[in-house]
Amino acid sequence: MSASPAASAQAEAAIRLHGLKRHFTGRGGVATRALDGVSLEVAAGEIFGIVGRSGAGKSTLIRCVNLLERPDEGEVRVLGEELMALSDSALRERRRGIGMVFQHFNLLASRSVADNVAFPLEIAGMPAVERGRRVDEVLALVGLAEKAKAYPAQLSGGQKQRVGIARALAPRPRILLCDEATSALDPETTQEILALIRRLRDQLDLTVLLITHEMAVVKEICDRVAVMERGQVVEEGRVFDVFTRPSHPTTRRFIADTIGHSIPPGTVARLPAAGAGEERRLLQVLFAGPHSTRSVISEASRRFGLDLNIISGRIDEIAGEPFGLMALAAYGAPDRIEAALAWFAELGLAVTPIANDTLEAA
Ligand SMILES: Nc1ncnc2c1ncn2[C@@H]1O[C@H](COP(=O)(O)OP(=O)(O)OP(=O)(O)O)[C@@H](O)[C@H]1O
Repeated sequence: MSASPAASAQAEAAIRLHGLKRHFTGRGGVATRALDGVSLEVAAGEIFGIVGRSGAGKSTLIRCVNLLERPDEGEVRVLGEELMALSDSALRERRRGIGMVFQHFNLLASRSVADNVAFPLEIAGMPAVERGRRVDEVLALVGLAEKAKAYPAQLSGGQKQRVGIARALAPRPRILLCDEATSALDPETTQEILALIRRLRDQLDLTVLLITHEMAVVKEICDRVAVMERGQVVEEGRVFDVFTRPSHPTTRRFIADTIGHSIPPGTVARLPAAGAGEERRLLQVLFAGPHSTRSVISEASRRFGLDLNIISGRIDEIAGEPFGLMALAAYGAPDRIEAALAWFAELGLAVTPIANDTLEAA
């Protein structure tokens, strides 16, 4: 039985993208499918990450949410309203409910911090006194009250991004879009800005959609994630599930880069070499919850006639949920190792090769 209209309106996603397509024709008439049928739903109050390599289509996608980019096809519903159907003036009005934060901050160098934050309010025609009050309020919210009179050139990267966030929040949006908001920042400042975004989400009940090429950002802050490749979403789910049970090779690579197991080169040097007709493979096993990994490993050893040595193990955490990470050295005939890998995958265990560069970097 379908839900009543009232119930489905209540349950409607804050952002609902359906069947988005956007292509660009480059020089020489070569067409790029930047978006090739993307559908996504972001629930109200959620922090949703879109991750993908350069050129995957992330920027095009996030710009479709406020129609800075118009899709060739598809639906863009924000807060229950189809934006593609709106007139230009109605769209301008709705955009005030969608704040945006940029990688390079996009601050006006000739304006003070306060005047940068006031900018969208001026455009919206807010009277000066009310504007001043609102600017003070949002600067306090991002911890920059004392910098109101400073100019962008006098600020650190992290402070500039705080101004960018304050400006985005000044018109009291319900949705915040973050376009690689921490990519220009050092790791420590990245942590601070991500913590700020999470706090603001909680405090202001925001819905946040962010794009990033770093899975570490997703791990740190997102509730759910979509992985994009060549204009398509190839995997989507709760961050914990995607990290612990990735199904697409691209996702596995992203995860391996982020939480990759590093083994000291000396340890690798001390491992026995493979015997005749055998191969030695270093593997990372990722497991969630109370999985009895040890018994799975001894079972794999028996079934496939492999020698599986546990080199190291550790526990990590995503949004407070623990997961285990183990490094194994597998010895055996190549086809038997492959069969064991397929069996691990069937069991839902994420097993990935440990790359040589990880070992060298250790
Ligand atoms: N205005 C444009 N004109 C022509 N091609 C474009 C345009 N915008 C994007 N593209 C192409 O569309 C594809 C997706 O680009 P997009 O910027 O959305 O990817 P991305 O995942 O955000 O990558 P990056 O992180 O490098 O920005 C790329 O091949 C890009 O070259």
